[in-house]
Amino acid sequence: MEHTKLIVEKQDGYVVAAINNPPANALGQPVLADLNALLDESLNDNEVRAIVITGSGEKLFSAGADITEFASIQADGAPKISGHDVFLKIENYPKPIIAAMQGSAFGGGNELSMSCHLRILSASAKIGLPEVKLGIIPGWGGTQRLPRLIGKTKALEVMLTGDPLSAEDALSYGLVNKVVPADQVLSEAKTLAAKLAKGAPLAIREILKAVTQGLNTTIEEGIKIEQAGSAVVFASQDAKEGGMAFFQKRPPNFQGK
Ligand SMILES: C/C=C/C(=O)SCCNC(=O)CCNC(=O)[C@H](O)C(C)(C)COP(=O)(O)OP(=O)(O)OC[C@H]1O[C@@H](n2cnc3c(N)ncnc32)[C@H](O)[C@@H]1OP(=O)(O)O
Repeated sequence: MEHTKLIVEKQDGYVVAAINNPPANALGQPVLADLNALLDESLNDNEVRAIVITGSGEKLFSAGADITEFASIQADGAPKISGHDVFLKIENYPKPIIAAMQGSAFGGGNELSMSCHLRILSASAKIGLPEVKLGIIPGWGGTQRLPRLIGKTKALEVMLTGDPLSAEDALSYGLVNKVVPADQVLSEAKTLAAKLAKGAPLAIREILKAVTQGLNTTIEEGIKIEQAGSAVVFASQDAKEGGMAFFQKRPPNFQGK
């Protein structure tokens, strides 16, 4: 499919999508629609075992929702597609999605990154939820995902002040997996995506599902989700291949069956 607001690059086992909406990579309706289409077209593409989402340009991963669209939303009501539609799809996606944050992420841009499973952040970037400074609140999941990722105390500080975190603080609070120089973010993300693409697709799918769904329920229910996933993978051809490869001291060749 033709993507007008994403630069999509298919790699060996994964795909890289760069948000291309200058000057701020704002997440306007066309960008959200493009991201949504990319998720749909990659879902059943066996050649895509991981997705990297990054921003074009050097300064901004994304400055958030497109403020120029606010007036029309205030006039005409809910937009056709919201960040929630896309971010919940990302969060529940059966393949790993990595945010390669080559620049700063604010508001919805940060909320997009928090819906991804893994985050790599530029050492010179800032990451925040400044919505309170616009008289609004993080409206695409930030009030729910940030406390789950870094804890209530620091999450409230970030959202009530609207002040951004440095990359160093974001790493120390556990908001991101890794901080590297800006010009290494994409290569780091691609290396990680390539590694995950060689992993066992069913096992990765079931880990993502058990963690994502488990965090939203009781530990007893979460253990049931884990047990169901464990039963699926134990019965898989990949589990047999994994055991054989171990004893034959060779890399496994997982087929996702
Ligand atoms: C549910 C979700 C809600 C939300 O996400 S609400 C939005 C939350 N995001 C923000 O509050 C961030 C708003 N933007 C900024 O604070 C600043 O910008 C930056 C810190 C990101 C960059 O500042 P600087 O380097 O001084 O550049 P600049 O002149 O402010 O912006 C460059 C151009 O980018 C446009 N722009 C920036 N952010 C957005 C945005 N979120 N939506 C639409 N356009 C945006 C500006 O207007 C300007 O444009 P021109 O060069 O034509 O004047």
